[in-house]
Formats: sequence, structure tokens, C-alpha cells
Amino acid sequence: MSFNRDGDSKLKFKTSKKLKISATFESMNLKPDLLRGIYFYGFECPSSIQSRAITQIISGKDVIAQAQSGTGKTATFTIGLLQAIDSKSKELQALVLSPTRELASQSESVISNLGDYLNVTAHACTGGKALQQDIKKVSKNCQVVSGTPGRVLDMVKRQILNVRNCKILVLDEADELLGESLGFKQQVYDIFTKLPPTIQVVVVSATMSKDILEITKKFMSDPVKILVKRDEISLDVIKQYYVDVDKEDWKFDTLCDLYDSLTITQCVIFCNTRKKVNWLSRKLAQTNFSVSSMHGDMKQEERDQVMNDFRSGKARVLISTDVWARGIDVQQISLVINYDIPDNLENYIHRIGRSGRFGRKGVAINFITKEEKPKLKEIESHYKIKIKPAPANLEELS
Ligand SMILES: Nc1ncnc2c1ncn2[C@@H]1O[C@H](COP(=O)(O)OP(=O)(O)OP(=O)(O)O)[C@@H](O)[C@H]1O
Repeated sequence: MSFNRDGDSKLKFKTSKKLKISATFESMNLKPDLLRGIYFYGFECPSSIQSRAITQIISGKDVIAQAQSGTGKTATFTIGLLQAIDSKSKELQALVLSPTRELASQSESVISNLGDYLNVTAHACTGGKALQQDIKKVSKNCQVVSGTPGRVLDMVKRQILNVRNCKILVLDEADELLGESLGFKQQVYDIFTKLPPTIQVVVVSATMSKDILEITKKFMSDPVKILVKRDEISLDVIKQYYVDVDKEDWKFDTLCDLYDSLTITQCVIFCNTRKKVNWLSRKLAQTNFSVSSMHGDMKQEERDQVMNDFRSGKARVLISTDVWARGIDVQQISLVINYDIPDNLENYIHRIGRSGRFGRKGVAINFITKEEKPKLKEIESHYKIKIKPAPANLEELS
């Protein structure tokens, strides 16, 4: 009933010394059209990770960039790779890998937007869609690919994706891509072996265990490291609570009591299995509560529809599995509910990080049965945080 520990209490890996901090985007010596793209996108000042990591990426070094969820890691690697793109060459020059299709598409959209004035050509290569569409897109003019490992590897093996001039590889949510649980590790290695030996590697995540850092030694050379201590990973802007539900059966009633607060802005409810997501959505629908749901067993068209509805605000409450835990950026989410406590320590941080984006306020509520109590304690001691009991009047939370 407890989490796997990585034994990283004596962290050997440390943030590199004397890192230059750029207080403004102007001071980063970016291409004028890239700078225009950044301002047009609405960014004024770089975040902490952006002011440290972008110039390191631009210098061509391998970089490990860890920063809390919602603090702008996507723009960090995007600005770095866009600066490296040679606009005269129409060949693939940058490859971004992500663990989910939705995240790969989201990153493609950020790359295309920030690179708009550079006329960058980017494409999302993700599973669940006809390969034919990808072939068409990447065969003529595609400078950046953002994809999931399975689809990208397939395209590289079939020589649809020509990687011979690829200069930079980004592993987003790197600890998930390089961990043992989802089976991406081998695919990522296989892709890596096909890339030019001079490839620059950038790895990014909010969570980075010692084991993962150890693995990066195999394919990164003397990387610049920007790391976050464990007790600083959890964001202060996200208030964390638990509700003692004692028995599993009581979770549903607690959720129904909360429903009005869920719909004030937007909310994500996490369950640990696809089956439970289906069960909970059905049960809420029967009780006349309007909810959407998404998990990895659904058809891609359905997943796309749910994403569109949720991003547009048409759907306000989303029930999902950990397929939604990482990276997805919807600024209006102010509440995350862990209907079940997640199965690993990292995903706790990623799940609650769907709220509290870029300094906004967020609330996370954990439903805890007697059996789940030890897991909550472990989360508290691992991240050195205190998760308080939710106030009796849950309205007070928002
Ligand atoms: N410099 C900036 N100024 C204003 N907003 C920013 C800036 N950088 C990023 N943002 C916004 O902050 C939000 C979160 O950024 P992003 O999704 O890159 O976070 P992240 O660190 O990758 O999070 P996660 O760990 O969840 O993947 C986005 O909506 C993004 O547009």
C-alpha cells in the first residue's frame, strides 16, 4: 500500500553553479521575429525557469530543466529550439517527445504560435490518427515534430521522418518517458540511436528522481542542471486538503455535495482506473450532473472532442485517469479532486498542478478512505508538506 521510493534523500545531483539569469526576453539575444512571437503571445517577462534555462539551451549544451508545474517549461524548450531553427532549411531540425497525444498536440500548438513570425513549420505526430496524414505533413516541409514515442519511432523506422539534420531532442515529462512503468523507455532509446550523434538533448519535468537523473547520464554529456529540491516542488499557490470519507462508498456523496463548487470555474476529477472513470461518469450523469470524461481506452476522435469542449469551457467538470495528470494546460482549472489517491508520488504533484497555472490560485482535495491514509502520509513526508482537513463548509474553499 505504499509508494516506491527512489531513495533520493541524499541528492547527489545539484543545480549547476553560476547560471546566468536573464531578467528579460530582450536580454536573451533572440531572433527579432521570435521575440515578436513571444510578445504577441502575451508574455512580458520570463519566469524563473525561462530566465535560467533558455540561454543554456541556446548555447547548445545538453540541459536538464526541472521546475514546478505550470511555471512555463513548454515555452522554455520552445523558445530554445525555435532560436536554433535555420529558417532556410525545410528539413526536420527539432524533435519533441511527450507521453500523451494531447500533450504532444498542445506543445505543437505552442511551438507554432511562438514561431509564427518565423514561419516555422511544426506538426504533431501522435498515435490514434491515420499515418497518411502525418506522411503528407512531414514529407515536404516540417522543421519541428512534437509527438508520442510510438508514432515517432514508427515514422523514423519507415523512413517517413528524416532525422539526419535534427539538431535538438526534447524529452518533455522526461521522468515519465524514461521510467519503467509505461514502456516508453525502449522506444525513446530506439529513437535516440537513429538521431545524429551530435544531437543536443534537453530533458524537462516538474519531477525528477535520482534514478531518472542517473539514466540521463547514458545519453547526455555534461548537462547543465536546473533542479528543484523536493520540499520546493509543491506550489504554495495550490491549497491542499483532504476529506476523510472513511469508506469508499462515501466518496460519491461527498462529490455530489461539492458539485456546485466544482462548476464555478473548471475542475478535474482523477480516478486511478479507466473502469472507475466510466463508472463515476455514468453515476453522476444518472444523478443529473453534467460531466465529461476521458481515458486512454477511448477513440481518439472522442478524446479530441472532450479536449475541445473542455478547453472552450463548454464542459466544466472532467473525470479522467493519469492520462490527464501531466502537462495539460487549461488556465481556468481552479480545482483538482483526487477521487482516488494516485499510485505514485510524482503523479500527485502533476495532478494537482493542473490547477494553479502560472501563479493562479488552485485548490486540491483528496478523498481519503481509511486504507488510503498511509499513502497521504507518505506524500506529506516525501514533499514535506501539510495537507489539511477540508473545512466543514466546503464552499469556503473557493
Ligand atoms: N513568461 C510567461 N508569461 C506569462 N505566461 C506564461 C509565461 N510562460 C508561460 N506562461 C503560461 O503559463 C502556463 C503554464 O505554462 P506551461 O504549460 O509551459 O507550464 P509547465 O511548466 O510546462 O507545466 P507542467 O509541469 O504542468 O507541464 C501556460 O498557460 C503558459 O502560456
